[in-house]
Amino acid sequence: MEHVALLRQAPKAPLRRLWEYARVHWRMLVLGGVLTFLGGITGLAQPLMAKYVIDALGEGGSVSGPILALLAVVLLGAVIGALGAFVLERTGQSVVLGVRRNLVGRLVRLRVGELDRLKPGDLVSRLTADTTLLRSVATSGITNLFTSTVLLVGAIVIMAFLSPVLLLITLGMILVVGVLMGVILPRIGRATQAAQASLGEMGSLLERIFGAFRTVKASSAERAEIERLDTAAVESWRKGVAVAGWTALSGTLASLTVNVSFLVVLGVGGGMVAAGTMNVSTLIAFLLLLFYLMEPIITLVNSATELQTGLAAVRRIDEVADLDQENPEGNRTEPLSARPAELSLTDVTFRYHPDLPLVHHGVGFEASGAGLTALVGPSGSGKTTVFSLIERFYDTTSGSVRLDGTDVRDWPLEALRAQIGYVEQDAPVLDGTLRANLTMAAPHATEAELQEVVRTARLTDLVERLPDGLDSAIGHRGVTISGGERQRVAIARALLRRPRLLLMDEATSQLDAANEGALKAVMLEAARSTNVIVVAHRLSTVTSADRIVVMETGTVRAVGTHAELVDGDDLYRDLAAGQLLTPETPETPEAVGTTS
Ligand SMILES: Nc1ncnc2c1ncn2[C@@H]1O[C@H](COP(=O)(O)OP(=O)(O)OP(=O)(O)O)[C@@H](O)[C@H]1O
Repeated sequence: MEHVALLRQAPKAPLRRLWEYARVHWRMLVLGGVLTFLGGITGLAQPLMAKYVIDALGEGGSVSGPILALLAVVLLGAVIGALGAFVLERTGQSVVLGVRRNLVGRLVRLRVGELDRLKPGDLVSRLTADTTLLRSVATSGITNLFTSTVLLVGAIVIMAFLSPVLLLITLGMILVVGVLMGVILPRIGRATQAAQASLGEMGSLLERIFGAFRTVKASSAERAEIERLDTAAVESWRKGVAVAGWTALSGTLASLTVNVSFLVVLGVGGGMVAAGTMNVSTLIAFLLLLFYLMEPIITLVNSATELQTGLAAVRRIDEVADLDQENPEGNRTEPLSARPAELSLTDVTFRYHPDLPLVHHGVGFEASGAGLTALVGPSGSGKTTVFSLIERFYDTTSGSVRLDGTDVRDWPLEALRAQIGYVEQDAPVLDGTLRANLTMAAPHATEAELQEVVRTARLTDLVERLPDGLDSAIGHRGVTISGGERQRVAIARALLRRPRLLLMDEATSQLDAANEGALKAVMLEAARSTNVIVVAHRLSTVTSADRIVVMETGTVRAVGTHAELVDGDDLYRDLAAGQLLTPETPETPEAVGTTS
């Protein structure tokens, strides 16, 4: 079974962490515990009240008074018990809510690099399935553990007064339970964690399938994918059965131990009574106490077992807490300017992960003020990575990326990204309305600004065609829009941010001539007033650029205009001859496969 390698370091004291989650609600926990306890006490009072009723019957007196009193106690007990259960359950839900809020904040603020190596489906299961496991453990589990321990200690103290010898025997038996539980509980914890990991794996597998649903179907890969899912489901079942086995064993051991202690105490105590070293009444009291102990011990064992489930969940939740988060702070405090941004990269080296080779080997170029800069180069030369470094999705390994002369690491992250509009290569749209898709980067944009970007990004036709205009749903549950439209929605979204630097990763797939012309017009229009950098895959884009940066295997090979580079750079000449995008360039077969 493949598991997600999430752990950066061993999680710290999950029990303490569980208590931290629950501690915030300690007042409600105490209230719930006390109410449940009182509900139980009224249960004890009922036999006594029944005795009074029967006595009153025997004496020929009126039974209505005692019966009414009994009814009142029964009702009171039921109400208090129900209230206690509700308070504990509500507190459990509150604990889960607190943990989920915390987790959501962490998940959404994860560094991009962390998400590269994780499986989103597994992360989702941590937020949904694992947090659910905490519900009862963090409340009734903790209160039961507490009350049973108090009862156990109380009984032991009384036993010590009655007979130290019999107490030693009892403690010996409790020790045996303790040791056995010490062996069993970690196994329950591990099995639960593995079962939850298998659930996470199922989530990841489903996400993988849904992410490439058409490809899976077109490849007739359903059967193989179902088998993978089934393997994960069976693994989860296997671990669940193991938990059931260990839990049954621990419950049986607990009651068996109390029963065996009862027999041993009876034997030894009986001997002591026969020898005259103990009163019969002391022995009877001791045995009664032993029976009384049965319940707290079993509850204690059950709670400890249940706790293992919660701790397994805490470990999985904590693994997310240990992941790298983005740090929104920065040192830059100067007011922001409205001018087009000044961008410079100096000697940038970068690798995606310490175990991977360098992607950039000293990239450097400048692009300042309004205008169009095109990044070109063979596929894999590191063009998109340049954008990722400017947006600070990743930090450089060495060298610097500066915006307005300030290293991007010194910018407060939100302020940095507020300067930039970013259009990704596959320009994803989010599930929701077209309006929500456009305004997500600029929630305070006015209707007039919205209409303006719709016009600029040549989206007017699309808006008119959609059933509810801007308020039509697009994405998964709405209208599916074409690749070219997606690209223009992404551009409109980026423009609405009024960026001082616009980063555009051109789609590598062919757009039709009308779409391509529309995109180019939008780009040139934007370049008149802002700094636009585009990863260019089309000749029409580069010929319009003020500056072209030619990249090759993680370095900048040449910088210049189209005319200069056609004259002076072999690679650029080849790329241009191949129209940059290769599939339609039969006349330059050598370029095929080197560009994307
Ligand atoms: N998230 C990532 N983790 C690890 N390696 C990556 C990651 N993204 C890109 N790479 C690698 O970094 C190198 C540069 O990728 P990049 O996407 O920057 O190239 P590109 O020039 O934009 O290519 P293309 O023109 O095909 O889009 C490639 O070898 C790629 O496999």
